[in-house]
Amino acid sequence: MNFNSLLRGALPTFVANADHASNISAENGLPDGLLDTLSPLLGMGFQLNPLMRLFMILYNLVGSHLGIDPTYIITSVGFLWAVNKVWDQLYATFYGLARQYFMANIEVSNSDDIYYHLMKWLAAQPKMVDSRSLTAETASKGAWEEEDESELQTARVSPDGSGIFLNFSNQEAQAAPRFTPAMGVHDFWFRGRYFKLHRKQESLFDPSAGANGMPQYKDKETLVLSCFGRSPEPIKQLLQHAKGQYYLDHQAKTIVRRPSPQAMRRYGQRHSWQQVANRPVRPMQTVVLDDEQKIRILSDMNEYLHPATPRWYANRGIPLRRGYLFHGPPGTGKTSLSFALAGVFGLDIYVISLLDPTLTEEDLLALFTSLPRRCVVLLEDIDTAGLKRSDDPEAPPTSSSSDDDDEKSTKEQEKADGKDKDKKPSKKTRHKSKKKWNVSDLARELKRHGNIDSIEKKGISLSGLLNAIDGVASHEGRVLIMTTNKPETLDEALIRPGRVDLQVTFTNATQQQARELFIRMYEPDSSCRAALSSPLAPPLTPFSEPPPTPFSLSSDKDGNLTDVSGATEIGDDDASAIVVATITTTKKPAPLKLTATTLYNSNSSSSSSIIAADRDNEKAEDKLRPAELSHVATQFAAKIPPGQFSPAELQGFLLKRKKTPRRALGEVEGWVAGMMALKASRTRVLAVQ
Ligand SMILES: Nc1ncnc2c1ncn2[C@@H]1O[C@H](COP(=O)(O)OP(=O)(O)OP(=O)(O)O)[C@@H](O)[C@H]1O
Repeated sequence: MNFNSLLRGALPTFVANADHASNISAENGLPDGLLDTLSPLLGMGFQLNPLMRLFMILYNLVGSHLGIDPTYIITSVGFLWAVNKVWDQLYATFYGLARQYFMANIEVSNSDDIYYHLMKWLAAQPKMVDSRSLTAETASKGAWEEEDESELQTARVSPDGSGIFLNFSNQEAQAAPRFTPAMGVHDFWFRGRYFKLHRKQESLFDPSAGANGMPQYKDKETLVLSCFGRSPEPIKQLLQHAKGQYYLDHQAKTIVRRPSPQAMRRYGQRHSWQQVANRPVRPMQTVVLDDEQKIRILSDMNEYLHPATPRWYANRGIPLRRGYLFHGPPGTGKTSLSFALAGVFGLDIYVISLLDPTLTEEDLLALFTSLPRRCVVLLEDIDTAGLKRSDDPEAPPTSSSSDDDDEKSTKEQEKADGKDKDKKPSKKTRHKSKKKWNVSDLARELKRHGNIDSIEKKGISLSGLLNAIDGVASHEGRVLIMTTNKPETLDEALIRPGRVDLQVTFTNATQQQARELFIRMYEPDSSCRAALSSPLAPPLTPFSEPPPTPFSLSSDKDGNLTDVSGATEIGDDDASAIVVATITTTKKPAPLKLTATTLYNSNSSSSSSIIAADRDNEKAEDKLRPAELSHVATQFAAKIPPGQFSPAELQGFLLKRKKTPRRALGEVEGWVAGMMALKASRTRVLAVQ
């Protein structure tokens, strides 16, 4: 193709100018062609420009040495560039049309958990790992995440070079980064199908999102997954797979959530709660508690969580809610049992502190309504929450107006009050409670409480809480666990049947429990707990109960626990309440599939960490064989006065001697005497530890 004639035909004026310029160039001894074309565009400045001169020299050289007119080369490059641009345009148009009519798309927003599941999965895909367009992220690990050998290696290099003490400085900086697909379009294959991923970010103006109420821009990220075909089914499968992989890694973990900061809570639903921990499941057998109580609560929860239960409740007009009250002295295992239960049933835990000064009654209601279908809600130390009836003359004004308005809660209170005639407030008192607070009331309240904080923090009234946990608009399906050290101080309306369906009493350690705690502390990791059930274990004085025997259990299609082998029967009227369970579960198990392993089959994962400083300890380590362990544990338990020490106190004593059981046995008498004296003197300073 002759480009010169093509150009002349297409752009006559331009060529005329070029002809004029070529005369000038000839005078300068420069070649025709490109120079002719460029000079009218550049004016005569090129004669002075050294860069242009260099260009012209190169142009000459190419022309004379290769024997081709460089104009053709430059024209070809220009042509290719234009073709590329046209191709890009066409591609974008056709791809847009194809996406619209022949491709299925699913968008995932970064405000949803599935975004993190998908990102984690994508980061592990070989095609993505090798991609040339990645985003690097600092991969910080949680306290419970396994560390690999290289990470431990860096920790072992202590600055003093002795290798005795671990040193974790700059650990995060030294950790390998995680790579995720960068912003833009990526493609990959999954199960023989071609997928496109578009990661995009946009800034949204949020008029009220900023701190101090200042408007600000918020970054919002979206992942768009596309595949060919009109059905989004392959993308759904991919997302399901990514989720599955995520939870495979998080198996045997319990997720703990707390209410999000106030600013986030305004968005409602999934923004109401934020994950604060992801801890390994607490195995049920690590909670030392009366077997009968364990069995009762396990079978009660199992029945309640069964998929057939909602229909059963609905047919009888009973609200689908279950509440438990765990009460007992501090450090006796109330929180531990709550975690163990969540682990057994694969539920997440939602912890609410009623003392949170930012929490209003509306917030509380919104938090309850945004709970997932099945979960454990934990209200810890409910007695310290300062809950007062709104008609209590001593109650301070609450941060919500819902008290007076809420018909339901008023009715509830009236009902509760009706049970105890003495408690029923007179009309006058009611009237008094509704009077406006003045400065002198406030001063009196301040004096009574010592500081203003205690007033400000009492944002939730009793009626507000009752309304949230079982008001007309309240969430159904959850398991509510309230813990307290002082059950007698709780309002009876709070613990009436329907709100609290089962009470579990925790006490200071019995000798049997002390023995169990001892064995738990010194048994080898992941070992079968033969020691506990060992027939060699001498009976404890004054207890004569046989140690529990290993058993297995499964449940029938209605969720009743069945097929129990080796269990000790302890209930006469409740057929399902006959087993002590250590139930191995995966995350989110179907309640029907519940199976239990032996009571002493620990599912705790052994730690892989090796600590250099342990070398000395290991020398002093005093390992016991199972039969010996059982014997020493019995001797230890015999030295513990029943009901005097909480399991937490015993655990604290044993932890300080965690590798020397014989030393613990030798020192326990002194510790008991010291602790008893300490308790008698009511001092908080430990003379013995
Ligand atoms: N019954 C128990 N079995 C095993 N460990 C226990 C038991 N009770 C307490 N512990 C241990 O003591 C510590 C405190 O226990 P936990 O927080 O469950 O007690 P709590 O009754 O909830 O205390 P508080 O009333 O002060 O909140 C935990 O480390 C736990 O492992």
